[in-house]
Amino acid sequence: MTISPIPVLDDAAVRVAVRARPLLEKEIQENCQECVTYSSDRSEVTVGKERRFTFDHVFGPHVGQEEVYMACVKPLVESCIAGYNATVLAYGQTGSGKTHTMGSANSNLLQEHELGILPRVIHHLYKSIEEHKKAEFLVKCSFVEIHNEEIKDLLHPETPSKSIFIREDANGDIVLAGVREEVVTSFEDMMKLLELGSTNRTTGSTLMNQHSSRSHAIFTIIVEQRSIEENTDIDVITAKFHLVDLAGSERAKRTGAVGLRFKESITINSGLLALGNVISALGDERKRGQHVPYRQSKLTRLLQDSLGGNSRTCMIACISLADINQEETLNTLKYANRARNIHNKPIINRDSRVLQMNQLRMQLKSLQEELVNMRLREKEEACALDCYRLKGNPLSTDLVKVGENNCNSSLQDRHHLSQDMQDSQVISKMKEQLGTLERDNLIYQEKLGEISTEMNLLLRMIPSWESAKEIAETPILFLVAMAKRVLAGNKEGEIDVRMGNIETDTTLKTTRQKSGSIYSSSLVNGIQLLNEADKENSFAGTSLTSVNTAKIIRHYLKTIQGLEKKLAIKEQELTEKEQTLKEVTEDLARDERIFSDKMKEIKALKLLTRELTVEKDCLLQKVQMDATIISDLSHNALAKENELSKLRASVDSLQLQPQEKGIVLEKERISDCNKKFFHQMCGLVLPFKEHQGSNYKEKDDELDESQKPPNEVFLPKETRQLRQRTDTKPSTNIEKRFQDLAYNILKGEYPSQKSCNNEHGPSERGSSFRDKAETEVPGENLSIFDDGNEQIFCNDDMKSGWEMVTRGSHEVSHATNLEKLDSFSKPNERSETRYLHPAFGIENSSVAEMDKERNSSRIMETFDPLNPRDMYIEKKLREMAMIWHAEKQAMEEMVQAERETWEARAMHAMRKQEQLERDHHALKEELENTKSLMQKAGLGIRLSAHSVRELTSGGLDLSTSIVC
Ligand SMILES: Nc1ncnc2c1ncn2[C@@H]1O[C@H](COP(=O)(O)OP(=O)(O)OP(=O)(O)O)[C@@H](O)[C@H]1O
Repeated sequence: MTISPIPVLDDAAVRVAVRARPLLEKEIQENCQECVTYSSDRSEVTVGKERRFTFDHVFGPHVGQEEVYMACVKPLVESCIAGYNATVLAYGQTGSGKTHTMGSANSNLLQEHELGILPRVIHHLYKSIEEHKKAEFLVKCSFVEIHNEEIKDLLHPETPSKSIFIREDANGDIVLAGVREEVVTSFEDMMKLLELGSTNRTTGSTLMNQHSSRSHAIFTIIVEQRSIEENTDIDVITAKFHLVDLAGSERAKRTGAVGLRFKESITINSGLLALGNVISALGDERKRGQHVPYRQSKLTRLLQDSLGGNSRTCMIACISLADINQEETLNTLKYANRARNIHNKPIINRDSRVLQMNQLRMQLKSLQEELVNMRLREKEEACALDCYRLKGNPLSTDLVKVGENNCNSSLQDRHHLSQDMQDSQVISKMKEQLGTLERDNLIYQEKLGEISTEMNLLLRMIPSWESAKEIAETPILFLVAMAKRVLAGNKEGEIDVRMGNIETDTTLKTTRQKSGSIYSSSLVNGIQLLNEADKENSFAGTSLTSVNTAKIIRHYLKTIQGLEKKLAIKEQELTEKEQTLKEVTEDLARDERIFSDKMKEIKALKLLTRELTVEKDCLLQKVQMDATIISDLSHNALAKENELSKLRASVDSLQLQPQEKGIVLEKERISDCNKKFFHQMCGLVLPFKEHQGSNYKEKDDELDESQKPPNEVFLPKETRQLRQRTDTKPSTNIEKRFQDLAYNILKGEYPSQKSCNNEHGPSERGSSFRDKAETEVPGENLSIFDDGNEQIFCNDDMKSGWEMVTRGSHEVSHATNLEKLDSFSKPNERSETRYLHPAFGIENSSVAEMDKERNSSRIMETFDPLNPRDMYIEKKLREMAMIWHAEKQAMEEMVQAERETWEARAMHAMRKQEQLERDHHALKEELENTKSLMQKAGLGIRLSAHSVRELTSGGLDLSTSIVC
């Protein structure tokens, strides 16, 4: 097989590149400055001003993905095709661009130039395979992550972490048992797997990186190639390519990691610390040859080949330029610098068994060729001797001697030849034995493969075991059957585990001993044969060829011995594996116990969940009922409140009525009564006076109700007519006299004889006024009498009986006639217009009005008590006054009765109000109680939900049971 030209690489050393990412938006906003500089030849990097480091490559912030790939990774892909293991490691602080560089995140949305190393490796690999015509390739891949010191199969996340182990295979290579490798035939398929794994990877958000990888991710591509050319000396080459995106080193203080993140942070840093220790142990000259702590963490154990082992490795140290990250950048560079001193031992990974077979085959071939040549030579010599004897040629004795010698030697050669023939028989026997050994070896390898597959099967079966018995029995049955098949070569046919055809340990051991004896007996036989051949040789005198043959055979036997030793080692391994299996079985038994305990717990929890669900349902029903009750209650409360407010309003109005409304009513009644009486009086007067038409417009009647001022009592039409008549100076004063009389009666003053006899001049009171003060208004025929309380205006007419009396202070003006006086009598703002009705002691505006009316047209007239008409009038007036008094009394009683009714009603209303308020209060309390009940119910539900959540968060999926 022709091997691809191996790329020029310094095979041994780990190559280290540094990649700086540009400042991020956030860092620019925080005014961060760049603290890293690079040399022009891209081999040196300086942090701050003094710390300078040299690396294989230094990539600045503007270097693209393509360039990084071409410089660091492309040679590794090519060497992988050539059969070397390869590793690319991205290391650096969190957020420094490892995932970006490796391309181990989902790259669906990226443009071509943004693609990281992984997609480029896959693309390059398939392109190379397509171009490679002389071999057929089998490409497999796996994707795992190490998260919290547990290995997870990202392509098969259902695989439990506990079933994944890191092991060393027969060749000393590190393998991941339990991780399923997917056979991939195209670039697209592998990209799909990469995306699937990336999606399943554990990421999280920290203060330093929104999409921070919280695990070490290892994508492994396994390339197996088998030559399809004839006459080749190599059959199978296998190479592994690890692409590792390490989790970022971080300080919890800066990333703000708490809780789970903090735990992650600790395991990430401890993994990286272990890696640092391995790098130190390998890179430090003084520590060379000392123990390398690969087993300190799963990460270092898995990368054992990549660091100091059989691999070509490149580490890409990712750094940030920002000065706030200077310390971390410095640490990364120190770390990376140490890695430069690591020297690996890469070799092409050929299949050792195939190699040995090839060597043996070649040696056999040369032996066979030698044998055939010898036979030919022997034949030729025999022919020559026969010819000589037959011809009887008289040769010299010397010649005869030579001939005899030749003949002897020929005989010897024949003897040797026969010896060789015997040897070749031995060789063929050995060959057979070797073939048997090889077959056995192959079977053994296959069985080992089967064991690991069956182990995986067994491990995958674990979750479906339900009882301790199953856990205890099934693996044993499985393992016994497996061991039998492996050790006995399964020649007796398959053993049906389920039928219970189990052999005991002793049978097993015997079988193993038997199988072991196959090898040892064949070896013993071979050595015996060889010894016998040696003896025979020593008797007959050895020829050079036979000695060589014997040596070769010894060599073979040694080789076989070596193989035997390897087999013994394998047996040892098998024993170890059995031991491990035993341990696993024990573990399983323990797990079963735990499992059954957990099942019990789950059952209990299920029960609890059911109870809780029932309780929850009850609570929900109760809450619903409560809600209905509450809504009813609130409706009721609303209605009651409305009712209450209405009642309150009516009570308010009721409260007003007895005091104010009642009074208003009384006023109106009294006013009406007065009016009625006055009208009657006027009615008495009217027949004596002829109606003379009216200059007065009946304005009050023409006015709208709205235009009339409130509480104003208007004089009735008759009064106005009366006034009209007085204004036009009535021909007789009798009617005025009646008016006065009526007025006095109204006021409770009955006309006395004294006042009746006062025929001329002002009244007695008027004269007393006049005694006090008399003022002549100059230029006017008007006098004003004022005693401080009352003013009396007099003109000439007054001397003949006219008199004006007003109360309070009035504007004084010149007046020449009654009209003017009338205007004077109108009260100004300061005037007192309130009059008290003597009968009730209450304000009576109608009386005041009448008083005004009377004042404005007061006519003093001589009353003649002897005049029968006057007497009649007097009598009538008295009768009317009597009636009026009776009416007034009746009305007073009525008013009193009404007042009592009003008071009773008010009391009733008050009681009703109190009752309503009590109801209202009770309703409110009820409402509050219901609300608190509702709150409790709500709390109960929340509590139930919470407890259910707690139960489910205890690692048990009870959702199904809840749904049930
Ligand atoms: N060379 C670069 N050019 C442009 N942007 C980059 C570069 N390197 C990283 N970034 C950006 O920096 C941010 C952080 O990068 P990334 O997630 O790859 O960091 P990380 O080292 O993998 O972090 P963690 O260890 O937390 O997973 C991302 O937004 C990424 O796009």
